[in-house]
Amino acid sequence: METFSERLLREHQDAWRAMQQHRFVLDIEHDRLPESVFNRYLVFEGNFVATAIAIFALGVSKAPDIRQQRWLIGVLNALVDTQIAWFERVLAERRVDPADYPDDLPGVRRFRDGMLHTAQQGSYAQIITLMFGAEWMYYHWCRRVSERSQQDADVRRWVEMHAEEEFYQQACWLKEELDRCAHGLSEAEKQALSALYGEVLQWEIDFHTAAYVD
Ligand SMILES: Cc1ncc(CO)c(N)n1
Repeated sequence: METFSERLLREHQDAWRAMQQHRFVLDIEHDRLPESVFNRYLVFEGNFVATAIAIFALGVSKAPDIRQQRWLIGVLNALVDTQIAWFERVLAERRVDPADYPDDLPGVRRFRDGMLHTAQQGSYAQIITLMFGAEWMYYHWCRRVSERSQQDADVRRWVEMHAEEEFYQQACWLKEELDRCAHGLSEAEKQALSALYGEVLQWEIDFHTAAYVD
């Protein structure tokens, strides 16, 4: 039988494909991503880590029991320690100062505000849908692209970080947790989560487009 997460993937195949074939993804796959685009992306992405911390913290506070809280706190720890430190080091080494970049481009703002406001106002199941939408998609393109080579060591590491077993396990946890959450929901609630999942994919597409100035 089709699981709920499989249903979401099926219902939003077009947006999924558009993201897996996004210009940003293909540029990394073919090792032709302009340095200026990656630097810009790193600034937007580094800012989003702070938002991701807030979203996962809201997940901790809305989680049904300690089992979920324990896992989500592990994710939070990795974001607060490892991820933040990685951005600080890489931005400094690349001499990228976030103050030199816009912080309110429509594509970046819509992604950030859409994710954050949903997490603030929404249910635990909505938060899991947001993070499943972001991570399952990200793992899949990074996994594919990691089969190729990237000359820039920071681009390479970025891809590897999201193709590694640890990130895969995190994405799988979200997928299984979403399926578990869906068990107790009505068809109308499931349709609302599916619509939210479709929005997340579209926000992601626009966020990645914002790395290009044209
Ligand atoms: C924009 C974006 N989407 C998804 C992920 C996966 O966590 C990420 N790091 N950044």
